[in-house]
Amino acid sequence: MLKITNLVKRYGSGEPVLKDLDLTIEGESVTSIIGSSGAGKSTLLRCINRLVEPTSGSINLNGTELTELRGRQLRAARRKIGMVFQGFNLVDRLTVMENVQSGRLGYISTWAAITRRYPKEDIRRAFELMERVGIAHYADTRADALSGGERQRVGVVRALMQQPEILLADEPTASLDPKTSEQIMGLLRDLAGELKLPVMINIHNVTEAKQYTDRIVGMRYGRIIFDDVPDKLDQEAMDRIYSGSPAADRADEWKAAS
Ligand SMILES: Nc1ncnc2c1ncn2[C@@H]1O[C@H](COP(=O)(O)OP(=O)(O)OP(=O)(O)O)[C@@H](O)[C@H]1O
Repeated sequence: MLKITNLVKRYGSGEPVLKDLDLTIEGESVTSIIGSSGAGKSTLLRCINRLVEPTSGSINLNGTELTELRGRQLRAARRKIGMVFQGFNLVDRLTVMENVQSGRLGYISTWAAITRRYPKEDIRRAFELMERVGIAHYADTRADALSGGERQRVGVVRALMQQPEILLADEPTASLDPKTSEQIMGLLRDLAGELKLPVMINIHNVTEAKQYTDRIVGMRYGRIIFDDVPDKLDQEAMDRIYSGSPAADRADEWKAAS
């Protein structure tokens, strides 16, 4: 279970971009995070894997308080958090297998990684996952020879090679055409069920969020203002999430405080 409590993130001395945020993610559900640009969706995801340092609050993953970890403990905890990126973040000149095995870095010795002597079990697991997502025949192909959808499948397998306890996806389909985008969303939904893995997806495409995820969390200016099943995301809720601008919210808060 991921339990976020009173999470605050402030970049420098500016206004907080996450304001006392509470969120619990359980089970093998797929949760989408929606909201206008600047609402704080990426910051939230990046606080969870500590790519961004939270200002205060608690982020607890299956009993481990992530905000308190440093050094080796932090690296170990990060392995439990799979991340899928909008731009795939593959190493173009490496093969699909090499990219996929980079998900095992931190588990295997540096020497084994440099010499590409992957443990047999890691190779077996890689092929199993690559078969599952339909890219096993590309194992020895350079990553830059693949299409966007195929590259994102590599990104998904690399994240799963970490044997994560949660999978975070930051706009995983934003660089893909509509059909491929739906395939990747379907894949993430199916894998969540098959691997009993909670998945959190930042996404701008509300239609896909409604179709492929179990729960929608709507953010507006650093706060969660909607959290329910997709059917409950009606026009009124959409207006609350997307109307106006962060600047208008700031002005409202200022008025309320004065
Ligand atoms: N490294 C940073 N330094 C300073 N401010 C930042 C930094 N990263 C993000 N911000 C600010 O934090 C706010 C939230 O940004 P964030 O990227 O989390 O929003 P988002 O909802 O993911 O937006 P988008 O949908 O456009 O990706 C924005 O005002 C942004 O300018």
